[in-house]
Amino acid sequence: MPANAVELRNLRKVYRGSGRSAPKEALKGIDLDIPEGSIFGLLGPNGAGKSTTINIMAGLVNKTSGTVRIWGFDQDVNPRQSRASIGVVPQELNIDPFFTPRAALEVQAGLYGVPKSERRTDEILAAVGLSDKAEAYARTLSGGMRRRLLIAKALMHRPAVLVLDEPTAGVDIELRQMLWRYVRELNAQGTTIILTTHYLEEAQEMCDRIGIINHGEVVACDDTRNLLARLDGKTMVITPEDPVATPPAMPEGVRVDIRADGALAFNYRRSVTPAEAVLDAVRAAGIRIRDVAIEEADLEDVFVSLTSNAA
Ligand SMILES: Nc1ncnc2c1ncn2[C@@H]1O[C@H](COP(=O)(O)OP(=O)(O)OP(=O)(O)O)[C@@H](O)[C@H]1O
Repeated sequence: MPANAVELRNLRKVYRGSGRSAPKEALKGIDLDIPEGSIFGLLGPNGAGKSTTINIMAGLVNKTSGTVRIWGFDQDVNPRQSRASIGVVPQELNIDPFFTPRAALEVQAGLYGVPKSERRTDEILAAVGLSDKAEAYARTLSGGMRRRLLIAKALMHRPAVLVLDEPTAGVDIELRQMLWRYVRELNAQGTTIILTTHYLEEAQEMCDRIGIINHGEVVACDDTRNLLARLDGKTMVITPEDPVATPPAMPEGVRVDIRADGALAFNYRRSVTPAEAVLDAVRAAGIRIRDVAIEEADLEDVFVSLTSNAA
């Protein structure tokens, strides 16, 4: 088993311009290692190059240069094995309206050359909760059911790596939870999961490692925990015994806001200002403290700080 399920080296993609539009350099030399067995989040603002990266990995878009290795198979040397090692659940809910879910899965298995005796159609239908819809026409399926059918399709050839592109966009909470339960189960059984999501909270909760791309470049790639620890900013929230009308004087670099509920929020850099200094200043202002809480930085903060610089 390879240590990395996916390895990208100096991956570049230039979309050729058409008509009057100029060529677009969508990927500017991406290096990425996605460890085997991980749930890896690929994040980035709109147009950063996530879909391009995923589509190149899946063999759906041709790279301009660089190396792509899926499950140890170099895409240029072993294209068939490389493709067979990855399954992609696309963003769009495109399914053939005239196929039943069972037929759609059988067609998919056929495309990947999975012999009839090795197909797990019923098992996969059950896993995504579509057993009772196996013979229904796809056009009668709800959006959530279509999403599940797309996941089922991507699983038919038992890929070692499963990519979910924005899998929960527009999906209700119940289905989202069901999807994540299933994704975790697949992961526990050994499937490496790559997901893109706009919901940073979701990435924070689901992914053990996260790569952030911006303007076609990797700007961070680390364990989720380390990524969060990188941010220096902290917010201390103090609930005073009595209402406070004007913010107390603070050491330099500490920002104070009075929140709508009367709590005082102190924003400071922990590398510069010790929490004790904030507390001392509050006491010195004669404010009696009823409660203190610390708000840690979340992925949203990391994301903003890494992707907010202009092009
Ligand atoms: N077929 C194409 N032809 C020309 N340019 C393209 C093509 N596909 C994507 N691009 C451009 O390449 C860049 C990266 O696009 P990509 O779709 O990979 O970004 P993304 O991170 O997936 O964005 P989103 O979150 O909006 O899906 C964008 O500037 C986009 O306009």
